[in-house]
Amino acid sequence: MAQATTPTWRDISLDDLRSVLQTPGASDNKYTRGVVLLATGSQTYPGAAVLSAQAAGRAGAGMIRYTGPERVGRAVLAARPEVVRGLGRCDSLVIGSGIPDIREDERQELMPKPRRSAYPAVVDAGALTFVTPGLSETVITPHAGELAALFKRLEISELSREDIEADPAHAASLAADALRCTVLLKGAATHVASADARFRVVAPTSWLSTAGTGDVLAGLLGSILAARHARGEDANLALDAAAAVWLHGRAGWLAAQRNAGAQPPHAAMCAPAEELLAGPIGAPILALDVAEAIPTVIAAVLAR
Ligand SMILES: NC(=O)C1=CN([C@@H]2O[C@H](COP(=O)(O)OP(=O)(O)OC[C@H]3O[C@@H](n4cnc5c(N)ncnc54)[C@H](OP(=O)(O)O)[C@@H]3O)[C@@H](O)[C@H]2O)[C@@H](O)CC1
Ligand SMILES: Nc1ncnc2c1ncn2[C@@H]1O[C@H](COP(=O)(O)OP(=O)(O)O)[C@@H](O)[C@H]1O
Repeated sequence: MAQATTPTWRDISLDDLRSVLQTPGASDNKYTRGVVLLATGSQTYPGAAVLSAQAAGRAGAGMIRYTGPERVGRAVLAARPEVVRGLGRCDSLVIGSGIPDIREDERQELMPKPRRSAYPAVVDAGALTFVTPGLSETVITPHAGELAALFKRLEISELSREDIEADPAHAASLAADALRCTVLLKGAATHVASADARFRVVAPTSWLSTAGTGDVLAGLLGSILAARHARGEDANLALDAAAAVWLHGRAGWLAAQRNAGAQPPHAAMCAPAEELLAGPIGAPILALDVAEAIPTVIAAVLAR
């Protein structure tokens, strides 16, 4: 029997991005565009729910549902009145951002329903504590500290946070092989690994290293996964995850340029990361600035 070959690391191309980002047509409606269910935010971190909702909406979700504590739901609605409260038909689940302590009963309430229908899921932050090998249709989104904790809990490896940061490609591949799901390991270069694909996406700015940008990425990815699921296409989790990371990086770069008073043209947003890193430095950003820059970056990719 032929041995499966290990996929090689590659960049995501503009053609890849255009295949992920589809323009709505005359026959589309909110359901065909994809419904994202957010199980994010907690009494401790209500802001994470707002950030994931902002990002999912700005990335083009047809509809966003929110499930979580009453007070958090009110904060989400105050920021995004388009959001619908409660469970219902959905095409992707984003779970865990801003929930440091997901309880067993909460997990039971949330996970089974969407999972029975094989919706893709983004499993972030607190929800990483219930990841076990073999979760189907799942992208996990740890940073190095969270991946080290996951390795330790599941006795996969003794790699420390520092080891993972020193060789993220190895750590992401190891995690994808051991967990049999798609792994998005966050950092200045983010590594996406699955059984059959590897993507390395370099962030074009390090202003992204600010609280809440991971919550924005989770919502953005939820929106992309929901769109593909609603289109009835086979899942392509690694490609979608790499696309989300690319858009997130560019949105961070654009926000940093805007905050410095610049208005870069569309073409600049699609330049190689190394070129952008060598260009104007920009200015500090907040996570919400990143979410708000997403539509312009999508427009730049789709521009003909
Ligand atoms: N506005 C809101 O509502 C916001 C809500 N948020 C929510 O807060 C929750 C906690 O998230 P968190 O990642 O900050 O976990 P935290 O327990 O501090 O660290 C765990 C371990 O990881 C490490 N570590 C941390 N960051 C690292 C990195 N980038 N790369 C590598 N390592 C890193 C850290 O190591 P240490 O620095 O302590 O040595 C520690 O060992 C989460 O639910 C999130 O969604 C945030 O998104 C902020 C905005
Ligand atoms: N130095 C850096 N340069 C570029 N991007 C970074 C850097 N540090 C972190 N990031 C990005 O910022 C985001 C931080 O996410 P995360 O660690 O989950 O933070 P939070 O929990 O505060 O949202 C990730 O997308 C990560 O790839």
